[in-house]
This record gives sequence, structure tokens and C-alpha cells, in this order.
Amino acid sequence: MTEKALRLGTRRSKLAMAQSGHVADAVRQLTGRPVELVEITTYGDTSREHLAQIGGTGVFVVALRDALLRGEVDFAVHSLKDLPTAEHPDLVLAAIPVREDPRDVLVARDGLTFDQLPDGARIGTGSPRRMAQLNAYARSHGRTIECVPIRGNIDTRVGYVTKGELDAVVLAAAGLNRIGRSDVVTDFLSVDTVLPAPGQGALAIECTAADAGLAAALAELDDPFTRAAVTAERSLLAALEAGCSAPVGALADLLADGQIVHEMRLRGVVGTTDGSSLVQLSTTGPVPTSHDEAMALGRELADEMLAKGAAGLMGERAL
Ligand SMILES: NCc1[nH]cc(CCC(=O)O)c1CC(=O)O
Repeated sequence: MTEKALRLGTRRSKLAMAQSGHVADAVRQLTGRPVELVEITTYGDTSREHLAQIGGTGVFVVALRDALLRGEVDFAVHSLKDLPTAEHPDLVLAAIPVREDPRDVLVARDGLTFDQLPDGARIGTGSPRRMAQLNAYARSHGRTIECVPIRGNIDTRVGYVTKGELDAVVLAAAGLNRIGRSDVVTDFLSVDTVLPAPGQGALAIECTAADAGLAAALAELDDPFTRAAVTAERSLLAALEAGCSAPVGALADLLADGQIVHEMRLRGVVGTTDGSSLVQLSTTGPVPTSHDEAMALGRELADEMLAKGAAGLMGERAL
């Protein structure tokens, strides 16, 4: 007798298929059950508008969630940075597996690093977060860059450089790694220069709250440290009342003395896209041992950032 397959809802993009493929393998191993991929098209895949214009938050996620709620699929895999911060009453983040490299990277012509780009270099990114931090870095080094909004999947974005239309593009390391294209990276951007998006590099495995058995099985794939870190990052984002297309970067990591992990550090940044002002702060606290503690760390940093005028720098978030 063959067991009924678990249906994993996925977007069609190469990145989504790679992410879902990895998770499908892990779930097959874990449960011994067959897993089949069910392809779903989201508005974020079909729209030709710029992400900031269609309001970033959730555009890649809504169709997958609808399929879950209609019972057409049993679980779904999202890039955590694309997931709205608000909890969904009928859905659970059953697992957040170990995070990949959270950094942004540069893919530039002629193998150039960011510091080797000529003055006025044209850099493909429509992300307010990347623009704010790259422009701020360029300003502080007496340089100028021109950020050019681009859209499309990873191959399309890399194509702007290989076809000679742009000097460079900025992408997430994790996405390139997952589709096996990290060979095109010419510079890993230090998180001291560009803080990644909250949750960048992490995946979220979601199912319905009603399917408690499946949620419990998927929970085996959860990494508690990654969960604590991204929970703090997303709490910061939520407390700043910003969405995933807002100029907000955040990264939580563990501070260790030798082998002993003793604290979690959370860094956050908000800025104007022209890089003329940035609010960049960091806080540390005991490693969170609960959802509430991780949320509190994010709120604490958000309060400090708001006290330094963060809200006034996010005017563009209403786009
Ligand atoms: N917004 C698109 C998106 N969502 C997740 C990733 C990369 C993978 C990740 O961060 O987990 C990307 C592409 C990119 O920013 O280069």
C-alpha cells in the first residue's frame, strides 16, 4: 500500500523550485512519505511593475497561502524575507530551518568589487534598503553611484551585467547559492556596510494550524537559533511599522566567548534611499529562549531607533 503524497505548494521560479526541492527531500526523509510539488503562480511572478510599486509585502506569498487555506496543498515553503510580519490566524510557521548566508552580494562586470567600481557606476537594485546603504557608503567615501531599479528572477538580473547594460547588480547570497550560481559573485558585501533584509537567507515552512500532526512532523526541521534571530529581526521590522519593501535592514547573530554562546546581538538600520541619513543601531541581550523574548529584543531596538528619528526616514514606505 502506498501512502498518500504530501503536497508541497511552490512558485515556479528556479529559486523557489530549488528551495522547495531541498525541503521536499528533507520531509521525505523525515516522514518516509512521498512529497509532490504543486506549482502555483503568484502575482509577484506575473506583474511587471516594480516591487516597491506593487507594495512588496506578501506579493509572492498570497497565492501560496490561498492554496493552503483551500486545502489544495498541505504545506508551502517561502523565503522568510518575503513573508509579511503579521501572524496568520489559520497558518503556522511549522519550521524555520538553519539559515544560509544572510549577506547581499555584488555581481559586477570584469570581476569588480564594490570599491573598484568607477564613479557614477550604474548598479541594478530597486530595493530601498540596498539603495540607502550603498548610497550612504558611497557618500562616506566621496563617491557616487547610480541605482537603477530592476526586476525579474535571478538569471534576468545577472543578465543585466553579462549583457553589459549595467555595471553591477546586488542580490542575496542565499538565492544564488540555492540555484548553484554563486560563481557569478564578485564581492560579498560586509554586513557592516549593508545589513540584509530581516529574515534574509532563511526559509519558512508553513502549514495550516488545523493540521497539527503535519506541523509537529515539520517542526523537526526547525533551527531554534535561526528562529530566534529572524523573530527578533522581524519584530524590529514590525515595530518600525515597515514592510519588506521598506528601507530597513536587520541582522541578529550570536555572540560567543570561545565555545560559550552568551548573547544575541541585533543590528538594525533605516535610511533615506539617497543615503543622506541613516539610523543604525545595535543592541544585545540574553539569547532568547521563547518567541516573546525574541520579539522583545526587536521591539527594544525599534524603540531606540524611533527615538533617533527612524520614522522620519521611512517616508517611502507608503509606496
Ligand atoms: N525578494 C526576492 C527574493 N526573496 C528571497 C531572495 C533570496 C533568498 C533569500 O533571501 O532567502 C530574493 C532574491 C534576492 O533578493 O536576491
